[in-house]
Amino acid sequence: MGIFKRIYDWLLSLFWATEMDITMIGLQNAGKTSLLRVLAGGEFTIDSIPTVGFNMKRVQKGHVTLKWFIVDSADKEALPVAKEELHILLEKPAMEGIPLLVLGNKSDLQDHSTVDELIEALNLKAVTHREVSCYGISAKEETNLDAVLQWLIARAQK
Ligand SMILES: Nc1nc2c(ncn2[C@@H]2O[C@H](COP(=O)(O)OP(=O)(O)OP(=O)(O)O)[C@@H](O)[C@H]2O)c(=O)[nH]1
Ligand SMILES: [Mg+2]
Repeated sequence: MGIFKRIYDWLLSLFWATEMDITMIGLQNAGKTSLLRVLAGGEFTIDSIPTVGFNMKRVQKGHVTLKWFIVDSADKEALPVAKEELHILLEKPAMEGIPLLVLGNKSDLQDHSTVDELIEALNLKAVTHREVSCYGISAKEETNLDAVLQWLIARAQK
């Protein structure tokens, strides 16, 4: 087993062993179910069934509250809607000061937005009074998921 795979597996086990309260939010088709499935050790599947009713996924594992907001970085038409939804969400009193991780999923697709383009399209520079990070990932290729796990674990242990 390669060193990177070993570090990733170690981060995964640390992630599942760490208590944290994460809310995963994203528009339809962004890849929430796929990402959760991959993090839970399952296989990526191309034709996953849309999750009806629950567009908010709550992985409740303790007391630290974090948010991750997932967007399909290859679906540029959806970005204005994602931006609206995100900023509506951030205005809620319950969201005050809570660290936010924005994930541009599907970075394996040709036409995906870069992180800089996502920051621009989602107007992340306007977000103040909280920590915001934005990563490009692919649930399919398992790209950059180690960075996601590190971000979550680091904040959960504060
Ligand atoms: N190419 C590519 N496709 C992906 C990736 N992640 C998810 N998909 C595909 O995108 C589609 C939607 O993924 P889901 O995980 O069902 O998305 P969701 O956010 O759970 O969607 P809803 O439950 O309908 O809100 C599926 O066909 C996935 O196979 C990725 O990283 N790359
Ligand atoms: Mg789903």
